[in-house]
Amino acid sequence: MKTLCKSSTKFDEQALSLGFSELILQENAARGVAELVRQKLKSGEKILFLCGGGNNGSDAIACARMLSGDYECELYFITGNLNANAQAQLNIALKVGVNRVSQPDLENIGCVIDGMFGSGLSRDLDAEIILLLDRINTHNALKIAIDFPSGLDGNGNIRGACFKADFTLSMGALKIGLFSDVAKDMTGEVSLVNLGLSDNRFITHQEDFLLERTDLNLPSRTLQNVHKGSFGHAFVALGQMPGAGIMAATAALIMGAGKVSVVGKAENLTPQIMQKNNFDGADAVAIGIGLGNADIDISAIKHLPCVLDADLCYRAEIREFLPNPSAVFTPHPKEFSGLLRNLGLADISIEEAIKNRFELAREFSRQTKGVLLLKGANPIIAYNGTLYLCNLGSNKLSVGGSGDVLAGIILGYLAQGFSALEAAKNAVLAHAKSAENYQGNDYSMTPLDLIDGLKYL
Ligand SMILES: NC(=O)C1=CN([C@@H]2O[C@H](COP(=O)(O)OP(=O)(O)OC[C@H]3O[C@@H](n4cnc5c(N)ncnc54)[C@H](OP(=O)(O)O)[C@@H]3O)[C@@H](O)[C@H]2O)[C@@H](O)CC1
Ligand SMILES: Nc1ncnc2c1ncn2[C@@H]1O[C@H](COP(=O)(O)OP(=O)(O)O)[C@@H](O)[C@H]1O
Ligand SMILES: [K+]
Repeated sequence: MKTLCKSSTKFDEQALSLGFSELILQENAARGVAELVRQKLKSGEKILFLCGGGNNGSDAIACARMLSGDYECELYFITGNLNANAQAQLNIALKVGVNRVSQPDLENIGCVIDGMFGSGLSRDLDAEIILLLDRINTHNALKIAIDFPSGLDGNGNIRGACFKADFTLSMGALKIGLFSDVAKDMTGEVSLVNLGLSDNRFITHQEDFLLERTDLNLPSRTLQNVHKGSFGHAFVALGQMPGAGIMAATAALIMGAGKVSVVGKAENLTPQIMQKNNFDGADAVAIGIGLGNADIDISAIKHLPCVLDADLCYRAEIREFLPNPSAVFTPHPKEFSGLLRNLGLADISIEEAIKNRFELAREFSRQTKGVLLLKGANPIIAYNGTLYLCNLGSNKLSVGGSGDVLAGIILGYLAQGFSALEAAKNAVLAHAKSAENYQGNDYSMTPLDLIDGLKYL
């Protein structure tokens, strides 16, 4: 896992208190950008630096000075109002031959470096900058954002428009705002630039995390003297759309649950899944998948490890599961907005829920004591106020039923005794990896392909 910070304030404060000057930090930041440019761009090419008047602009100006001589560097300022650092950097840059231009000329540009706004973005962009971004974003030059693509704020929301980067270099610490759903189409590849201090020097235990491929912990079968009962009995409650529940049940089985049963009406049930009238013997249950308005009796299962999904988010019965530290709630944003209202935690629209997802997810996990897995392009797992994000999934997963498969994977882990948090983290990673391994076209993956891929992780 990589550590994510809400902002780099703590890093900046720590570095400055140790005696670093802002100019030293900027020198390191600029060097990180310059190194990437040298890897990606032939020398001699023309680079346009878009500069704001704050420290994000200062980083860009320092970078132009470093590359000047090997590349043709032009600075374009979106403001005449420069802070002292930016002015000092500009004075040096001009002396070494960097050009300052009064209009951004995109002809023959090989690369655009975005140093307009970083962590200091405090309001929506104005019309002039939005127009500039429209022109730049459709240009085929290499695009590199310094710290944040301009227009993306620290909460991961777009303030009117946003620079569409191929690469974003996060300065000093990886910031959580770079991993929102909307950020995924704006940041390009995100990497961290070390500003002269290791992460461990300033990161505290209160931070959030970005999951990595190596965090995937598959259910392992090490002992030989075992039987099906050793791997748990998973149950899925079926509803008005039983196919959805059957897909979840199949995913749970393939993910290693020893036995899988469904409760509810199902025609053409696959022979590997058992049909039951009640939840007797369940080690873990999934409920809500394809439920609709079907009747459910949860009295016997509300204290079990469980996945609470889909339509259950809108129904009164979900309240009876609280508090249950072994519960994994798996809403998509619309269901999340409904769930917040249903549990009396917040009465907000889907848009508001999306906008404030990080803090709402954190608070939800504190209030319910369970695990939240808020689905999206970059799903968020929240437990006990800590967030775990995953940016490894892809748009192949945007197909009806992929959430049902995810619920089934979580169920498979829960049945085998994994904690709710471990089940959610591993399930998100297994889901993403199965999609990543899929060999067909982006548009053709079905939930059944996704389930099949679980066999080969
Ligand atoms: N601190 C350090 O030690 C280090 C900092 N580093 C770098 O500095 C960056 C942070 O620098 P920063 O704090 O100066 O803010 P920054 O992002 O340049 O923007 C502020 C300017 O933007 C303006 N402005 C804001 N919103 C606007 C809008 N919508 N439309 C128009 N204008 C708007 C705002 O104007 P004002 O609100 O004052 O009118 C102000 O002039 C950080 O991301 C990283 O790159 C590291 O690399 C090295 C260590
Ligand atoms: N563009 C995307 N990038 C990454 N993951 C995605 C994307 N679109 C959907 N997903 C994932 O696919 C699943 C969709 O779940 P959901 O919306 O509940 O679908 P359904 O109810 O049809 O099964 C979630 O796990 C979500 O995170
Ligand atoms: K920027």
